[in-house]
Amino acid sequence: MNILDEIVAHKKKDLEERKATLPLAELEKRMPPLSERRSFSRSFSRSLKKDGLAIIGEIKKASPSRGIIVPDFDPVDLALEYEEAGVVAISVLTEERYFQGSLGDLLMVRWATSKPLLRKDFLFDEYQLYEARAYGADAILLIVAILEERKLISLLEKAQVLGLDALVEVHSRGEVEQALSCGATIIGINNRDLKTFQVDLKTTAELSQFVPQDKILVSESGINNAEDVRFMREYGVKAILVGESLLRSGDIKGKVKELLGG
Ligand SMILES: O=C(O)c1ccccc1NCC(=O)[C@H](O)[C@H](O)COP(=O)(O)O
Repeated sequence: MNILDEIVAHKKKDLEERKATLPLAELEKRMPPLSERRSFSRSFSRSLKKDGLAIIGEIKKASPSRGIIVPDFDPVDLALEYEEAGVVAISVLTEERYFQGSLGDLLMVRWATSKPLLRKDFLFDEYQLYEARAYGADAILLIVAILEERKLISLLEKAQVLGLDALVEVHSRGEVEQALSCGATIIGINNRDLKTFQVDLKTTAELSQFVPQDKILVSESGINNAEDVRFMREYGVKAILVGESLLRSGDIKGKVKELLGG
């Protein structure tokens, strides 16, 4: 079993326990009003359309491929640093076992910042979208590799009903085609193969040609320096999702400036 299958299998088991502890009807009562979610400043998709290249800063303590990334992890401090650095949106890892994140982290970050927030996790069930809304997300990640076509369509529809934008993640031409045929408007090309952990920025170069210009193109993973960012600009990328290189820099504001070319 590859790591992606392992994570999803674990999440499926965990989700059944969550649903038993907090039934959907109870979870719904915790959801903030839709009017709040739809405010201009909290729109994930609008934030990505700003002039120039946008940076989504990621908050994650650890990852399966990289181990512990931030030993003295404080999601609120990181959110404030990201805000000061001028990122347009923040991605919060909420997966518990492999990334050491939580929905509690998402909620704390929600209280700390009014930036649009992406719930970064392995989502395959409507219940998880309700969780995302209840804990303050404005957008969710949907990974094509773990979703059948009908499921992707239904989750995209549910996200719209709940007022959540969806970043639809792909890693091959077939997945780009599937994302587009299911109605995705924000396409995230992940440079990391989630089954082998191999990172190759050329994935964005190869797949970007299949993403129509009216879609918002995001490149994710392995973006470490200004040269990487220049490379992304050549391929029509509108936003980059960056975690490790910002988190390990010790100076998020300085690193964002460096990535954007000084
Ligand atoms: O990063 C991993 O090890 C990983 C393993 C399995 C599934 C997903 C994984 N990572 C999620 C991501 O894609 C990254 O957190 C995100 O794109 C940021 O990447 P980076 O800038 O390289 O930290």
